[in-house]
Amino acid sequence: MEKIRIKYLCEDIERLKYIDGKSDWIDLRAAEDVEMKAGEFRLIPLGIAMELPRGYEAHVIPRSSTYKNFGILQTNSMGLIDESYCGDNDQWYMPALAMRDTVIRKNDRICQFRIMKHQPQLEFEAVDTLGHEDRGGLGSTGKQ
Ligand SMILES: O=c1ccn([C@H]2C[C@H](O)[C@@H](COP(=O)(O)OP(=O)(O)OP(=O)(O)O)O2)c(=O)[nH]1
Repeated sequence: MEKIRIKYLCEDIERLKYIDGKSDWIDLRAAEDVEMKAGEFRLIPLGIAMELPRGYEAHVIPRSSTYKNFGILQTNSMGLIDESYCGDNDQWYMPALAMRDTVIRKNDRICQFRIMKHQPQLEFEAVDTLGHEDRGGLGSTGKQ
């Protein structure tokens, strides 16, 4: 079991819950009421700051139902929360683009996260040839 120290920046949003057995992604909630017009962009506050376990980062994605329920797209596709993003005011946000006029209420579950181990340190070595056959580009295996 890993322990995560969390600071709630909004008193009246529900506390994070790890629900064993269903999915290990943890839902995140809007920390305020947000009204958006079609085409509008907002950073929606999630009301939390965290100290991630050492050697981990967090990935934030929309819930599968987010678009159906709220008509918003997460503009960075997947949010990356760095381990160094751990100050008391390092609030997590969901960058969102409204595709229709919409209202998101405080406490609505709009996205979800999990933690992931950092990848190993990388070093890049330039070569003249990689020494492998070309696989072929995007879609080269056809449609069916
Ligand atoms: O969806 C997101 C993505 C990022 N962050 C926070 C945590 C992350 O650690 C910080 C910076 O993110 P990132 O490095 O991906 O953004 P950047 O555009 O490269 O900004 P920076 O110059 O701060 O690195 O912003 C969020 O709250 N939500």
